[in-house]
Amino acid sequence: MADLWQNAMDYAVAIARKAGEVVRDALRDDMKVMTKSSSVDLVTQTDQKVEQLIIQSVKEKFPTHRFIGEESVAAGEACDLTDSPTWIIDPIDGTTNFVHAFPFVAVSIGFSVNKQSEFGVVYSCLEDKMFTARRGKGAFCNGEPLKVSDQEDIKQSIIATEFGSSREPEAVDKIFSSLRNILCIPVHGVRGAGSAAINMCLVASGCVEAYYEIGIHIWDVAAGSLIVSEAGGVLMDVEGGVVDLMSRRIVAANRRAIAERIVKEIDSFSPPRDDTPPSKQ
Ligand SMILES: O=P(O)(O)OC(CO)CO
Ligand SMILES: [Mg+2]
Ligand SMILES: [Mg+2]
Repeated sequence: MADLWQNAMDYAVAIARKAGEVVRDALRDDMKVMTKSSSVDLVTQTDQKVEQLIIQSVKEKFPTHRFIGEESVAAGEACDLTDSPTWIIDPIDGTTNFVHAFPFVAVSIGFSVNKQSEFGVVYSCLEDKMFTARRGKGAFCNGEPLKVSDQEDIKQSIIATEFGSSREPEAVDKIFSSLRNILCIPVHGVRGAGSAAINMCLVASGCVEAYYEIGIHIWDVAAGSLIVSEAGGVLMDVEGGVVDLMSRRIVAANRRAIAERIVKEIDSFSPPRDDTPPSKQ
């Protein structure tokens, strides 16, 4: 049977590649850096330009499809996931890296229908790595199949996480408390690429056993989540339930036992949900 969404996925890959070129070119220019939710939540004109480029190109080809885009939501659009085909876009995941030319910067495009993820595309544009996953058909990097690590022992593992963009002392204390607990399991190491999407692709590639974070948004992880699960990994909420991409909390791991062990060590909290409008937070 023909794959209903393969066409859209091929289109997403082509647009992500084009967007990656724009990102790479912009690295050579002077950047105007602006801020959003805090003084360390950065955005540039390139984030906005790339998001518009992606949305405009998709609209031309798929006029009835809907969008959740990081910079459109920042500009006041609703973050609504309905049953309609929806493109979930992070034009630059790793804007802080981009601003500093730290070489992990991704274009992330997720795609959901009936609230189920159909494909995910993460283009790590400075590494020129195209990560893709189609539901039920596996995950790939530059066309090569991906598989999560087969490590069973968390003490022989590397765990990825980030410090986030909140500098509220209570949030920072919780992040450090979780980090301390995880480090002292002990694990081999803790790493962070500075991009949620790339951290998830590192789980899918088997380079790190797990990634967890509180404070990310649906556009950071929509594509990466499918890439992890199609590479054989598991997703979980930081308190152990079913992951909810609007909740801004995620654990992605190579296996359930490692995800569950991480959950035990996380000092959890609940940031305002992505689907709660700012007026109701
Ligand atoms: O650079 P961005 O898109 O703000 O994303 C951050 C997390 O919110 C890195 O993953
Ligand atoms: Mg992001
Ligand atoms: Mg972004």
